[in-house]
Amino acid sequence: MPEPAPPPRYGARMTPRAPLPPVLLGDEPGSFPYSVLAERHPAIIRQVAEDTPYDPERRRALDALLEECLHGGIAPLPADAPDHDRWAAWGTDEYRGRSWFEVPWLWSESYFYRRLLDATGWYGPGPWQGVDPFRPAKLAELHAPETDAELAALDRLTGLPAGRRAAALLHGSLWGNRADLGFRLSAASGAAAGTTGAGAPPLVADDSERLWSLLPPPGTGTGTLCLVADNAGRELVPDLLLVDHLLTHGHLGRVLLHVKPHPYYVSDATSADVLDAVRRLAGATGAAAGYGRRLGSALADGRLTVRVHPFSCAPLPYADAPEDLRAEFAAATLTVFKGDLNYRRLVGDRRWPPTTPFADVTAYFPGPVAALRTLKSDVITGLDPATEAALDATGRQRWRTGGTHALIQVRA
Ligand SMILES: O=P(O)(O)OC[C@@]1(O)O[C@H](CO)[C@@H](O)[C@@H]1O
Repeated sequence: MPEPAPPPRYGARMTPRAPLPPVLLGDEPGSFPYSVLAERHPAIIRQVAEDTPYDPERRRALDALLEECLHGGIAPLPADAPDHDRWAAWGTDEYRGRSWFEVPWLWSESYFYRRLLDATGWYGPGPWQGVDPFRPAKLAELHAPETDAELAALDRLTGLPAGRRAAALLHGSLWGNRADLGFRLSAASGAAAGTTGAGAPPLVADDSERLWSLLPPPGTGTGTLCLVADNAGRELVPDLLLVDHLLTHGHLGRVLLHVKPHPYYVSDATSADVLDAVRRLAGATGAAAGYGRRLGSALADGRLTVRVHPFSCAPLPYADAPEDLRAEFAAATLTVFKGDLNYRRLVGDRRWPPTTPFADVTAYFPGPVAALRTLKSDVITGLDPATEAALDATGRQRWRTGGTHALIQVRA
């Protein structure tokens, strides 16, 4: 595939107000971005080394990456890496030699996952080529008893009127976003614990009525949905259930499911994960099996199409998306972005005042757009002042990062 032209950097198309607020960096000890670089990434390296019996050479590469991330300067990709030039344009030329903590946080996180793939041998040649370092964790989750319980609960939805079932499936997809294995590594160490807080609603913005109003009525079967997916397993399964509902009830004729072209952010979904999820559903009992069969048919006849665009793993905001991707979003009836990272990339990874209108920060987007996200990082827009006050009154800023709150935001 030819290399795409280098995109403009850091939201050049984004002009809601001047000047734009600062981009988040990872250099402030005690901040959430700093903790991700200093604690979450080392924990991920340790987990990857534990989960797979990599050989000594791979282990040395993992140790070297850990050392570089914490104490060294950013190294470029090997000269023969297939995406060397793409990453040079995306920032390795500019940032090489700098501390991982001093460059935009979105960039350093994204590059961390790219470098982890190098360390584990994903790009080969050699025996580890194409071996997903996160697969053991993803499979464990997909086959966990909690997943069985969630699939069994589908039987209770069967008797509901279609509208109520659709609402339940939308909320399942939204809250499924808590199933993010990188986040759980931090949650296990206490960084993401916490409760909703008295007086603060779990849904900090709810444009679900507007979202439904943008989809064609049932039975018409004409719309196209772009679903920019996030995590595999217990997030992707409810995403796929919603997709099946929208196709089966004729809201949509087609769904373009954007997943990652390679393993990323621990549990982000790849095409292999889509197949695992559909097989998991088809192999279950009760209503779940029907969803699995229908999704398999939709994949086979093209109503459900999996996309793996390189920009899905770019360290850049969606304001910098290349023209081919913009054209696909422009042609869709609606594009839905799932999850925290996609939200950061959609609105820009900046210190926005929380009441900055969502419509302003997504004004650059070429079509109707929605975000379904649980809150797991500092970036937030589109709050009304009363909601912001209620959240702040909980006394801690944990609502921003603890995964206890969620939002549905839409710009038509
Ligand atoms: O995108 P997701 O899966 O909802 O969340 C990704 C995440 O866990 O990773 C990033 C920090 O490393 C944050 O954007 C967020 O906390």
